[in-house]
Amino acid sequence: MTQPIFLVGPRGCGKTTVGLELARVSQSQFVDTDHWLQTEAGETIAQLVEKEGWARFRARETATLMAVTAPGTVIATGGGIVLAEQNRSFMREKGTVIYLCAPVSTLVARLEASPEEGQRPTLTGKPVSEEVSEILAERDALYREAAHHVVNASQAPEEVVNQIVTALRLACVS
Ligand SMILES: Nc1ncnc2c1ncn2[C@@H]1O[C@H](COP(=O)(O)OP(=O)(O)OP(=O)(O)O)[C@@H](O)[C@H]1O
Ligand SMILES: O=C(O)C1=C[C@@H](O)[C@@H](O)[C@H](O)C1
Ligand SMILES: [Mg+2]
Repeated sequence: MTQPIFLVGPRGCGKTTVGLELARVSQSQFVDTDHWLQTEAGETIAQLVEKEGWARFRARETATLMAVTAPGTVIATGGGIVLAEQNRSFMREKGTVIYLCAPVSTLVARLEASPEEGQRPTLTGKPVSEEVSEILAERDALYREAAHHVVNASQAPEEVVNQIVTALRLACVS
């Protein structure tokens, strides 16, 4: 793998979990934009948003995406990375973009089991099930627009990785 691989999708679709496993099996580097950004800032996303607001966070996120993009790297992005057209076209041009697609019920179950509130402050102020449904309705088309491949992220992480590896191999030979 030489081109970077960008994993996109909503909160809880498994970008971080699957990205780590994909990097392991493909012997690639792994970077998570949320983790990188929080480490650089020395604060959680919840703290940054509280202090600076979402617009400043989105600017930090774009700068992070540009900074971490490198050959041979699996990049787990934040759930809202596709909101900026600049980010969507950057990812499509620089590498291969994979949308980890899962139904609302799966996303809600995962987020309720592992809320990670520091990294996932509320986006709407609504209960998780309502928020996930609303946000996915707004963003599904953007994830699809950004993606070269869409995979079923409801399966176990190893299976999701297999789907990605197969999609990348097929793209190589076609
Ligand atoms: N394929 C999977 N099968 C079962 N559980 C999963 C799967 N993928 C992720 N999970 C679980 O769901 C939770 C959220 O996963 P993860 O943090 O990887 O999502 P994410 O897409 O990176 O979210 P965010 O956009 O907030 O960074 C974790 O507890 C993780 O263990
Ligand atoms: O879906 C979103 O907009 C977000 C998802 C997380 O990965 C973080 O990037 C942040 O909490 C915003
Ligand atoms: Mg993540």
